[in-house]
Amino acid sequence: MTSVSTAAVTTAAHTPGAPAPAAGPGVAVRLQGVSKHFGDASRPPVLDRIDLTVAPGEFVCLLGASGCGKSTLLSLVAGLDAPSDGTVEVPDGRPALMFQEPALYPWLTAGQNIELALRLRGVGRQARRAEADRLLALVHLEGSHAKRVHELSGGMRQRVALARALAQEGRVLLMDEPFAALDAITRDVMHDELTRIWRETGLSVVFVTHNVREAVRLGQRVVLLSSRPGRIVREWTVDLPHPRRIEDSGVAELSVEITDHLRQEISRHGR
Ligand SMILES: Nc1ncnc2c1ncn2[C@@H]1O[C@H](COP(=O)(O)OP(=O)(O)OP(=O)(O)O)[C@@H](O)[C@H]1O
Repeated sequence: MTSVSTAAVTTAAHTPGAPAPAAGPGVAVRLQGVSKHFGDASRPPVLDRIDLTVAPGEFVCLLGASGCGKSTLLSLVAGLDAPSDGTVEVPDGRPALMFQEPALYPWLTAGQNIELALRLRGVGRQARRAEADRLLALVHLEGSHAKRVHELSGGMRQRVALARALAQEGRVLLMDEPFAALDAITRDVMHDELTRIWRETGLSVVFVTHNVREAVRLGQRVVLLSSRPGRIVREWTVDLPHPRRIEDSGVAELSVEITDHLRQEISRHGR
Protein backbone atom coordinates (compact mmCIF):
# COMPACT_ATOMS: atom_id res chain seq x y z
CA MET A 1 0.00 0.00 0.00
CA THR A 2 1.22 3.45 -0.91
CA SER A 3 0.15 6.41 1.13
CA VAL A 4 0.36 9.95 -0.21
CA SER A 5 -0.77 12.93 1.83
CA THR A 6 -1.25 16.49 0.68
CA ALA A 7 -2.97 19.35 2.51
CA ALA A 8 -6.06 18.68 0.46
CA VAL A 9 -6.27 14.98 -0.03
CA THR A 10 -5.26 11.83 1.76
CA THR A 11 -4.69 9.19 -0.85
CA ALA A 12 -3.66 5.58 -0.47
CA ALA A 13 -3.18 3.90 -3.82
CA HIS A 14 -5.75 1.26 -4.70
CA THR A 15 -3.08 -1.12 -5.88
CA PRO A 16 0.60 -0.39 -5.43
CA GLY A 17 1.80 1.95 -8.14
CA ALA A 18 -1.67 2.45 -9.60
CA PRO A 19 -3.36 5.43 -7.96
CA ALA A 20 -7.00 5.99 -8.87
CA PRO A 21 -7.75 8.89 -11.23
CA ALA A 22 -8.36 12.17 -9.38
CA ALA A 23 -11.96 13.03 -8.52
CA GLY A 24 -13.40 15.44 -11.07
CA PRO A 25 -15.78 18.36 -10.62
CA GLY A 26 -19.05 17.46 -8.96
CA VAL A 27 -17.31 15.47 -6.22
CA ALA A 28 -16.95 16.66 -2.62
CA VAL A 29 -15.84 13.32 -1.17
CA ARG A 30 -15.02 10.10 -2.92
CA LEU A 31 -14.09 6.77 -1.37
CA GLN A 32 -13.14 3.96 -3.70
CA GLY A 33 -12.57 0.42 -2.49
CA VAL A 34 -11.79 1.66 1.02
CA SER A 35 -10.98 -1.02 3.61
CA LYS A 36 -9.68 -0.57 7.13
CA HIS A 37 -8.11 -3.17 9.41
CA PHE A 38 -6.94 -2.49 12.94
CA GLY A 39 -4.22 -4.83 14.17
CA ASP A 40 -5.34 -8.46 13.89
CA ALA A 41 -5.52 -9.18 10.14
CA SER A 42 -7.29 -12.52 10.78
CA ARG A 43 -10.42 -10.64 11.92
CA PRO A 44 -12.83 -9.20 9.33
CA PRO A 45 -12.00 -5.60 8.46
CA VAL A 46 -13.84 -2.79 10.21
CA LEU A 47 -14.55 -1.33 6.76
CA ASP A 48 -14.63 -3.48 3.67
CA ARG A 49 -14.40 -2.08 0.11
CA ILE A 50 -16.48 1.01 0.68
CA ASP A 51 -17.43 2.99 -2.42
CA LEU A 52 -19.11 6.27 -1.59
CA THR A 53 -19.32 9.57 -3.43
CA VAL A 54 -20.74 12.75 -1.93
CA ALA A 55 -21.68 15.57 -4.30
CA PRO A 56 -20.95 19.23 -3.50
CA GLY A 57 -23.76 20.57 -1.33
CA GLU A 58 -25.14 17.12 -0.59
CA PHE A 59 -26.27 16.04 2.89
CA VAL A 60 -25.52 12.36 3.49
CA CYS A 61 -26.29 10.48 6.71
CA LEU A 62 -24.33 7.37 7.64
CA LEU A 63 -26.32 4.94 9.70
CA GLY A 64 -25.37 1.66 11.31
CA ALA A 65 -25.23 -0.31 14.53
CA SER A 66 -22.82 0.67 17.26
CA GLY A 67 -19.29 -0.35 16.33
CA CYS A 68 -19.96 -0.82 12.60
CA GLY A 69 -17.24 1.64 11.62
CA LYS A 70 -19.07 4.93 11.09
CA SER A 71 -16.57 7.01 13.07
CA THR A 72 -13.69 5.15 11.43
CA LEU A 73 -15.05 6.10 8.02
CA LEU A 74 -15.36 9.73 9.10
CA SER A 75 -11.80 9.79 10.44
CA LEU A 76 -10.56 8.49 7.07
CA VAL A 77 -12.42 11.27 5.25
CA ALA A 78 -11.02 13.78 7.77
CA GLY A 79 -7.52 12.55 7.02
CA LEU A 80 -6.98 11.64 10.69
CA ASP A 81 -6.22 8.06 9.69
CA ALA A 82 -5.29 6.30 6.45
CA PRO A 83 -7.18 3.43 4.82
CA SER A 84 -5.57 -0.03 4.73
CA ASP A 85 -6.62 -0.17 1.09
CA GLY A 86 -8.44 2.04 -1.37
CA THR A 87 -8.54 5.77 -1.95
CA VAL A 88 -10.12 8.69 -0.10
CA GLU A 89 -10.38 11.98 -1.94
CA VAL A 90 -11.59 15.33 -0.70
CA PRO A 91 -10.77 17.67 -3.60
CA ASP A 92 -11.76 20.94 -1.90
CA GLY A 93 -9.40 20.63 1.05
CA ARG A 94 -9.47 19.57 4.63
CA PRO A 95 -13.00 18.96 5.98
CA ALA A 96 -14.34 20.62 9.13
CA LEU A 97 -15.21 18.35 12.04
CA MET A 98 -17.79 18.32 14.78
CA PHE A 99 -18.24 15.67 17.46
CA GLN A 100 -20.74 14.67 20.16
CA GLU A 101 -18.65 16.48 22.77
CA PRO A 102 -18.38 20.19 22.01
CA ALA A 103 -14.77 20.10 23.36
CA LEU A 104 -14.60 23.86 23.90
CA TYR A 105 -11.72 25.32 25.89
CA PRO A 106 -13.33 26.32 29.22
CA TRP A 107 -10.80 29.07 29.93
CA LEU A 108 -11.77 30.86 26.70
CA THR A 109 -15.04 32.63 25.94
CA ALA A 110 -17.43 31.43 23.25
CA GLY A 111 -16.02 33.97 20.82
CA GLN A 112 -12.41 33.19 21.69
CA ASN A 113 -13.02 29.48 21.03
CA ILE A 114 -14.09 30.41 17.51
CA GLU A 115 -11.28 32.93 17.11
CA LEU A 116 -8.77 30.21 17.95
CA ALA A 117 -9.90 28.19 14.92
CA LEU A 118 -9.63 31.35 12.80
CA ARG A 119 -6.15 32.06 14.15
CA LEU A 120 -5.04 28.54 13.22
CA ARG A 121 -6.26 29.37 9.70
CA GLY A 122 -4.05 32.47 9.70
CA VAL A 123 -6.83 35.08 9.95
CA GLY A 124 -5.56 38.41 11.38
CA ARG A 125 -6.63 39.67 14.81
CA GLN A 126 -9.17 42.32 13.73
CA ALA A 127 -10.77 40.15 11.08
CA ARG A 128 -10.98 37.33 13.63
CA ARG A 129 -13.22 39.28 15.94
CA ALA A 130 -15.61 40.29 13.14
CA GLU A 131 -15.69 36.79 11.67
CA ALA A 132 -16.32 35.19 15.08
CA ASP A 133 -19.27 37.55 15.59
CA ARG A 134 -20.61 36.72 12.12
CA LEU A 135 -20.40 33.00 12.87
CA LEU A 136 -22.02 33.45 16.28
CA ALA A 137 -24.89 35.27 14.54
CA LEU A 138 -25.13 32.45 11.99
CA VAL A 139 -25.76 29.94 14.80
CA HIS A 140 -28.15 32.40 16.49
CA LEU A 141 -25.84 33.29 19.38
CA GLU A 142 -25.57 37.01 18.67
CA GLY A 143 -23.97 38.92 21.54
CA SER A 144 -22.49 35.79 23.16
CA HIS A 145 -18.85 36.48 22.30
CA ALA A 146 -17.87 37.16 25.92
CA LYS A 147 -19.83 34.28 27.48
CA ARG A 148 -17.79 31.66 29.33
CA VAL A 149 -18.36 28.02 28.43
CA HIS A 150 -19.87 27.24 31.86
CA GLU A 151 -22.51 29.92 31.25
CA LEU A 152 -23.77 28.12 28.14
CA SER A 153 -26.39 25.35 27.98
CA GLY A 154 -25.61 22.07 26.19
CA GLY A 155 -27.41 23.27 23.06
CA MET A 156 -25.57 26.61 23.13
CA ARG A 157 -22.24 24.82 23.47
CA GLN A 158 -23.04 22.74 20.41
CA ARG A 159 -23.91 25.95 18.55
CA VAL A 160 -20.49 27.35 19.45
CA ALA A 161 -18.91 24.04 18.38
CA LEU A 162 -20.78 24.31 15.08
CA ALA A 163 -19.61 27.91 14.61
CA ARG A 164 -16.06 26.79 15.36
CA ALA A 165 -16.37 23.97 12.80
CA LEU A 166 -17.63 26.50 10.24
CA ALA A 167 -14.64 28.72 11.08
CA GLN A 168 -12.39 25.97 9.70
CA GLU A 169 -13.83 26.94 6.30
CA GLY A 170 -13.88 23.43 4.89
CA ARG A 171 -16.36 22.89 2.08
CA VAL A 172 -17.17 19.54 3.69
CA LEU A 173 -18.54 19.30 7.22
CA LEU A 174 -18.12 15.95 8.99
CA MET A 175 -20.41 15.45 11.98
CA ASP A 176 -20.11 12.49 14.35
CA GLU A 177 -23.33 12.17 16.39
CA PRO A 178 -23.17 15.89 17.21
CA PHE A 179 -26.57 16.04 18.90
CA ALA A 180 -26.65 12.64 20.61
CA ALA A 181 -26.11 14.09 24.09
CA LEU A 182 -28.83 16.74 23.79
CA ASP A 183 -32.40 16.44 25.08
CA ALA A 184 -35.08 15.81 22.44
CA ILE A 185 -36.36 19.39 22.23
CA THR A 186 -32.89 20.94 21.97
CA ARG A 187 -31.94 18.33 19.40
CA ASP A 188 -35.01 19.22 17.35
CA VAL A 189 -34.03 22.90 17.42
CA MET A 190 -30.49 22.00 16.36
CA HIS A 191 -31.88 19.95 13.45
CA ASP A 192 -33.66 23.08 12.24
CA GLU A 193 -30.52 25.18 12.70
CA LEU A 194 -28.29 22.71 10.90
CA THR A 195 -30.72 22.41 7.99
CA ARG A 196 -30.90 26.20 7.70
CA ILE A 197 -27.11 26.60 7.85
CA TRP A 198 -26.55 23.78 5.37
CA ARG A 199 -28.96 25.41 2.91
CA GLU A 200 -27.46 28.89 3.45
CA THR A 201 -23.84 27.79 3.08
CA GLY A 202 -24.13 25.05 0.45
CA LEU A 203 -21.72 22.86 2.41
CA SER A 204 -21.50 19.12 1.85
CA VAL A 205 -22.36 17.34 5.07
CA VAL A 206 -21.55 13.79 6.12
CA PHE A 207 -23.51 13.14 9.30
CA VAL A 208 -23.01 10.01 11.40
CA THR A 209 -25.81 8.80 13.63
CA HIS A 210 -27.50 5.65 14.86
CA ASN A 211 -30.78 7.50 15.17
CA VAL A 212 -32.84 6.53 12.11
CA ARG A 213 -35.36 9.35 12.47
CA GLU A 214 -32.60 11.91 12.79
CA ALA A 215 -31.03 10.58 9.58
CA VAL A 216 -34.32 10.81 7.66
CA ARG A 217 -35.14 14.21 9.19
CA LEU A 218 -31.83 15.68 8.00
CA GLY A 219 -30.41 13.77 5.07
CA GLN A 220 -30.92 13.84 1.32
CA ARG A 221 -29.45 10.37 1.32
CA VAL A 222 -29.23 7.75 4.06
CA VAL A 223 -26.49 5.15 3.76
CA LEU A 224 -26.74 1.98 5.86
CA LEU A 225 -23.57 0.19 6.94
CA SER A 226 -23.33 -3.42 8.12
CA SER A 227 -21.07 -4.49 10.99
CA ARG A 228 -17.78 -6.43 10.74
CA PRO A 229 -17.17 -6.27 7.98
CA GLY A 230 -18.54 -2.76 7.53
CA ARG A 231 -20.05 -2.58 4.07
CA ILE A 232 -22.64 -0.36 2.49
CA VAL A 233 -25.68 -2.61 2.42
CA ARG A 234 -28.28 -0.19 1.18
CA GLU A 235 -29.02 3.47 0.65
CA TRP A 236 -32.14 5.57 0.37
CA THR A 237 -32.77 8.90 -1.30
CA VAL A 238 -34.91 11.08 0.96
CA ASP A 239 -36.98 13.33 -1.26
CA LEU A 240 -39.26 14.66 1.47
CA PRO A 241 -39.70 18.45 1.28
CA HIS A 242 -38.18 20.86 3.79
CA PRO A 243 -38.99 22.00 6.39
CA ARG A 244 -39.24 18.50 7.84
CA ARG A 245 -40.34 17.59 11.32
CA ILE A 246 -39.28 14.50 13.21
CA GLU A 247 -42.98 13.58 13.64
CA ASP A 248 -43.92 14.00 9.93
CA SER A 249 -45.68 10.95 8.51
CA GLY A 250 -43.19 10.77 5.61
CA VAL A 251 -40.25 10.80 8.04
CA ALA A 252 -41.97 8.15 10.18
CA GLU A 253 -42.76 5.83 7.25
CA LEU A 254 -39.27 5.87 5.78
CA SER A 255 -37.79 5.48 9.28
CA VAL A 256 -39.83 2.30 9.82
CA GLU A 257 -38.52 0.85 6.55
CA ILE A 258 -34.90 1.75 7.34
CA THR A 259 -35.21 0.50 10.93
CA ASP A 260 -36.33 -2.91 9.60
CA HIS A 261 -33.14 -3.14 7.54
CA LEU A 262 -31.03 -1.92 10.44
CA ARG A 263 -32.58 -4.61 12.68
CA GLN A 264 -31.78 -7.27 10.10
CA GLU A 265 -28.18 -6.10 10.04
CA ILE A 266 -27.94 -6.15 13.83
CA SER A 267 -29.42 -9.65 14.09
CA ARG A 268 -27.23 -10.93 11.24
CA HIS A 269 -24.19 -9.57 13.08
CA GLY A 270 -25.36 -11.16 16.35
CA ARG A 271 -25.60 -14.63 14.82
N1 LIG B 1 -7.75 2.91 16.69
C1 LIG B 1 -8.39 1.75 16.77
N2 LIG B 1 -7.73 0.62 17.10
C2 LIG B 1 -8.35 -0.57 17.16
N3 LIG B 1 -9.67 -0.74 16.91
C3 LIG B 1 -10.38 0.35 16.61
C4 LIG B 1 -9.78 1.65 16.53
N4 LIG B 1 -10.76 2.53 16.18
C5 LIG B 1 -11.90 1.82 16.07
N5 LIG B 1 -11.67 0.51 16.32
C6 LIG B 1 -12.66 -0.56 16.27
O1 LIG B 1 -13.33 -0.45 15.04
C7 LIG B 1 -14.72 -0.79 15.20
C8 LIG B 1 -15.56 0.35 14.66
O2 LIG B 1 -15.45 1.47 15.53
P1 LIG B 1 -16.16 2.86 15.21
O3 LIG B 1 -15.93 3.76 16.37
O4 LIG B 1 -15.73 3.34 13.87
O5 LIG B 1 -17.68 2.41 15.13
P2 LIG B 1 -19.01 3.30 15.16
O6 LIG B 1 -19.93 2.71 14.15
O7 LIG B 1 -18.68 4.75 15.01
O8 LIG B 1 -19.54 3.02 16.64
P3 LIG B 1 -20.51 3.90 17.60
O9 LIG B 1 -21.81 4.05 16.85
O10 LIG B 1 -20.65 3.06 18.82
O11 LIG B 1 -19.83 5.21 17.83
C9 LIG B 1 -14.92 -1.09 16.68
O12 LIG B 1 -14.88 -2.47 16.86
C10 LIG B 1 -13.74 -0.41 17.33
O13 LIG B 1 -13.37 -1.09 18.51
